Formats: sequence, structure tokens, C-alpha cells
Amino acid sequence: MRKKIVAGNWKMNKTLDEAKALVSEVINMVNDEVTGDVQVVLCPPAVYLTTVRQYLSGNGRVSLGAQNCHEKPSGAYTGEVSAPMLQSIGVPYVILGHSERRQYFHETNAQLAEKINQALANGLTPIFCCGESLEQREAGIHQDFVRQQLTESLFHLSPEQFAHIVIAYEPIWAIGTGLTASTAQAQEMHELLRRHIAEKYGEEAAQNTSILYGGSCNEKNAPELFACPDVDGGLIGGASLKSREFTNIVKARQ
Ligand SMILES: O=C(CO)COP(=O)(O)O
Repeated sequence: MRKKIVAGNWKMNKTLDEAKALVSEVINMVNDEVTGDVQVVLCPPAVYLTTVRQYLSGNGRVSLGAQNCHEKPSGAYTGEVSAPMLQSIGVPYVILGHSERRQYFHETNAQLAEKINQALANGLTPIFCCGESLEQREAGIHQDFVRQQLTESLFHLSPEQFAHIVIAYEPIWAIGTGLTASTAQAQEMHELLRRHIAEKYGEEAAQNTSILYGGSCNEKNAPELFACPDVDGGLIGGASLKSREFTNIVKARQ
């Protein structure tokens, strides 16, 4: 079933004390101020997942996500975190294919297909990121590029598996730049993504897939972005590091 989701991707930010302060502030504000049926997902650095989980325990509205997992279940991969590890500490969501992982760690669509399989096999809900660069948009190939990301990383899944996927459209040129996609640009791409899903898995599956927008989303632009019919929520970077602003974004989606 299509859910409203606002996820905060903390990326590589916060010390332990800062992380504790942020999660407790977000929980208090969300509990006090959010009444709608939006699912909040906090995605702290892996080293804080267990601590943040303790703060969230028993809170149905605020859930937990990792920022990545390895495509293998275990082995000699120094520094990596596996999907079974995430499952074993009670993490329900995992961001996969973020453009920063693709850029700095050279993750490919084929590798991401394996990560998706690994996440699903361990009961995790992937938040699969896609999105084009400015050069690709200016060259007019952004739609083909994003379709290829879906095709090569997700469309091998069975309909039953695909039902567990959340998608985040994050145009690279909008991430951390202060340049947000216009509502027209966001809606166009979200509608396109839903059409691709419909072609592959049918209209019902497309209507049931949550598609989030990410890229310089903040408390000012969130209301208009979330008003787009095919935008189901947001994947928030910088603005998720500030409890007041993040909660305001959540309230814009409830
Ligand atoms: O990359 C993002 C979320 O995953 C978006 O980052 P910003 O909100 O900082 O642009």
C-alpha cells in the first residue's frame, strides 16, 4: 500500500551526543505535533543505529533506516555492513543507490540489483535512489537515464518482491546545492517513474509504490513538492539534521 514517508538521511554527520539529542528532539516534536499517517524514517550513520533504535522503540510513527548495506551476507569485506547485521539489530529500512554511493564508491546498477536482493532476502525495505546529473538533464537524456536505473536494478524482481520497494527520485544537481527541482520537474519525473512501474508490474503496483523526492527539500518548499500528486514524501538530507525544520517537513506531509 502506498505510504506517505519522510526519511531523514543524516549522511556522515553528528557525534554520538549530537545524534542522541537530534533523535530525542525529533521524537518529542513528532509525537506532540504530528497527527497524520506519515511514516518518519531516521537514517543515521551505521555506528549509531543501535542507539537510535533504543530511542525509537515502541514508536510506530518514527522508524529506522541504514544508509547502505553490502551485497554479500558476510565475509572478508573490511569496513562494510551486511543486510543480516541490519536485520539482527532491528533495522527495517535501508537506503540503496544514493548518488553519493554511486559517485564516491562507484556503485553500479548491477551491483545495486544485488544489494536490493540482499536487503529483501533479509526482510529490509529498500529506499532505492535514482536521479540524473545536470549534464544529463541538459542533454535531454534524464528520462532514459533514470528508466535505465530502474530497469537494471529493480525490474528483475518478482511482483511480490517489488511490492516492498520504496523509490526516491533525487536529481543529483539538487542534492546539497540549494537548487530544488520545480514542482513541475518533480511531478514529471515521479509520474514517469510510476508509468515505468505500471508497464512492468501493472497499474495497481504503480499506484501502490511510494515515490519520494530528495534534493534541497526544506520546510519552505516541502508543502508545494508534497502537493504534487505523484510525490509521496521526501528523502531529506541537510534539513534532517535540524529537528525543528525536519519536523516541519514531516508536518507538511501528514
Ligand atoms: O541526498 C539527499 C537525501 O538523500 C538530499 O540532500 P539535501 O537535502 O541536503 O539536498
